Amino acid sequence: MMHNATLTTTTPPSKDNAQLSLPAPAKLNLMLHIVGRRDDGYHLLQTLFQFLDYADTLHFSARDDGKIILHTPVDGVAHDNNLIVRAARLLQHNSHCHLGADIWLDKKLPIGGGIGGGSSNAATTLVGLNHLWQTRLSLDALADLGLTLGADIPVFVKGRAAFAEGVGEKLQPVELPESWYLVAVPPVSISTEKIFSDKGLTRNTPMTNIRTVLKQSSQHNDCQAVVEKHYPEVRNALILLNNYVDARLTGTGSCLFGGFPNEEQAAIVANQISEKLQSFVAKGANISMLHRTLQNLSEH
Ligand SMILES: C[C@](O)(CO)[C@H](O)COP(=O)(O)OP(=O)(O)OC[C@H]1O[C@@H](n2ccc(N)nc2=O)[C@H](O)[C@@H]1O
Ligand SMILES: Nc1ncnc2c1ncn2[C@@H]1O[C@H](COP(=O)(O)OP(=O)(O)OP(=O)(O)O)[C@@H](O)[C@H]1O
Repeated sequence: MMHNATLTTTTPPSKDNAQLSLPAPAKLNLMLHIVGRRDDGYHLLQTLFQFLDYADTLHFSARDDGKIILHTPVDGVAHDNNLIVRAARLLQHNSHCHLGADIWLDKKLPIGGGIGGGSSNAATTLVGLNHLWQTRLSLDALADLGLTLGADIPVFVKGRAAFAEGVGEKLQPVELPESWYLVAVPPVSISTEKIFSDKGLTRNTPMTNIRTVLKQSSQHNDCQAVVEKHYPEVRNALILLNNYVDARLTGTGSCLFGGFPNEEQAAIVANQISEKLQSFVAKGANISMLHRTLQNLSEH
């Protein structure tokens, strides 16, 4: 018994014995219109979010000493600036929780890719630690907290495909076809701020509504022209992909996507472009992997 107790207290925390592991999935912006600008410079959007079954994984264990420690560094991001750490501290502060956390990240989503990796990591941290710490905040409260860190975080917290307005936080859930997507990853990381501050960005697309958007057979992203102007890698990737599928930018890029009726057809194109362009194939999801995993946890 003594031996076991000693082992338990001296074994360093590791992701292999983490108390909770959860996915942080990617999103696509199936269309993105910029319809105006707020006084603080943030852009008013109309966008259709769908999740992908393609995800980072986060591992969490609670700590008694209140410290938040992310054991996996993200290239170019200081520990305390990482959205995972910032989200954990925000929840800790707002819920007056005395517990801390050890956190590990298995990174799969490209950074600066427009598929929301950082935002999704933050959302999974809010939802995951709320579960582990039993802080019992509602999803609405967690989404409001997330919005203070980034415009894309609420949709990941809520976990439902949605038509979004405002800066991306006014969400109406939608049921979309769950197509297979080929997602190309051009070899550039794009700063969202750089694209949103470009003078040439279209900012006056006429307002539409969810019914019109869902009826339209072709969609567009207002950020695409500016991204193509700054990044020849993205423009060339689009030209290549458009030989096979109607391809479009997600978010502020750099990733591009095209829809397919099944996995095989998407994989064939992925294979055909593989020497020129990195890509992955993933299924669209109206309920995010995070929320499907939580549902399974609560059932078992
Ligand atoms: C492009 C999208 O990914 C579409 O889903 C999002 O609008 C971006 O969301 P995000 O990465 O969470 O963005 P934030 O971290 O909140 O903001 C990054 C920068 O993008 C600009 N920004 C962001 C969202 C928005 N609706 N208008 C903006 O002008 C702001 O200059 C901000 O400084
Ligand atoms: N855990 C994290 N993972 C990735 N990036 C992070 C993380 N924490 C902070 N960041 C910062 O956030 C920036 C945006 O990263 P992210 O990969 O989410 O971009 P993105 O996919 O273009 O996001 P979005 O579509 O939400 O604009 C990165 O350049 C990085 O500096």
